[in-house]
Amino acid sequence: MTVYEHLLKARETYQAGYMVLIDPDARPIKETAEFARVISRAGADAILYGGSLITDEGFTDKLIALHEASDIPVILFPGSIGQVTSHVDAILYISVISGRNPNLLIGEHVTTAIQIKRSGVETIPTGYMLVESGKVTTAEFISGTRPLPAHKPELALAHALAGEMLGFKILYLEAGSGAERPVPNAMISTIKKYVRIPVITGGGIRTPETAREKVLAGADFIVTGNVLEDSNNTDLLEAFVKAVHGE
Ligand SMILES: CC(C)=CCC/C(C)=C/CC/C(C)=C/CC/C(C)=C/COP(=O)(O)OP(=O)(O)O
Ligand SMILES: O=P(O)(O)OC[C@@H](O)CO
Ligand SMILES: [Mg+2]
Repeated sequence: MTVYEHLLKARETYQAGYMVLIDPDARPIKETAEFARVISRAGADAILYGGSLITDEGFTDKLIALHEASDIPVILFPGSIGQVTSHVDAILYISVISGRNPNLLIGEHVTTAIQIKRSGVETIPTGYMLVESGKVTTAEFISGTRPLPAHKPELALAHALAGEMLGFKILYLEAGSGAERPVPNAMISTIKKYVRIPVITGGGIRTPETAREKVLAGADFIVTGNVLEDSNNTDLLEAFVKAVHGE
């Protein structure tokens, strides 16, 4: 089964799937591996690994260790092409379709396409849409793009439809890591009314209740990052799994 099929299966089995983003800079190697073990045992559906800005030299060593420790797929969520690696089960092959930066729409992909093809790693074509969420986020600043206005669901819908028509297999509605406000429910529900490909949303989701709201608005996958970064809070992880899966 491909990782994409695994995600679709999670989506069929539950109301929505739950993924946890591991920041490559957040913990030392042993703790990173232990965190991956805790995440997979809590019942999450996949682990995302990556960041907008990496400052730690242990990027690959940590990835190898956490991959070994995890029973669920590990998916690269690259903040830059320097993070492209074959030590993952799949790569979110992101094109930043909310922006007009040609490098993040197609340029970086051309640069890495042959390397990725040779490695044989699965790619999941992902239409990545940054949404305005209060303060400027790292992803917004680093990508050098303007996010979609949060109060314009129809503008977001036009981007989502264009992404679907271009053949992306999944959309990522991103408020940005640590966002003040997550992607609005109205934007998610408007997109889900017309778009058939699955929708991931993340950024600024700090409670299981908020995650649940996004699922009820129609999100197919929920991502959390920062809220679990400070401790291996198994209770909170399990509460997120429950709220997202709808059990
Ligand atoms: C698929 C390939 C090869 C390239 C695609 C083109 C690229 C690199 C797009 C990157 C777009 C981008 C900025 C994505 C964000 C990635 C990410 C993992 C963000 C996670 O959060 P951080 O912004 O690191 O949050 P913190 O500041 O909380 O650490
Ligand atoms: O760290 P948080 O705010 O949970 O965001 C996670 C993810 O959507 C960032 O790409
Ligand atoms: Mg980071």
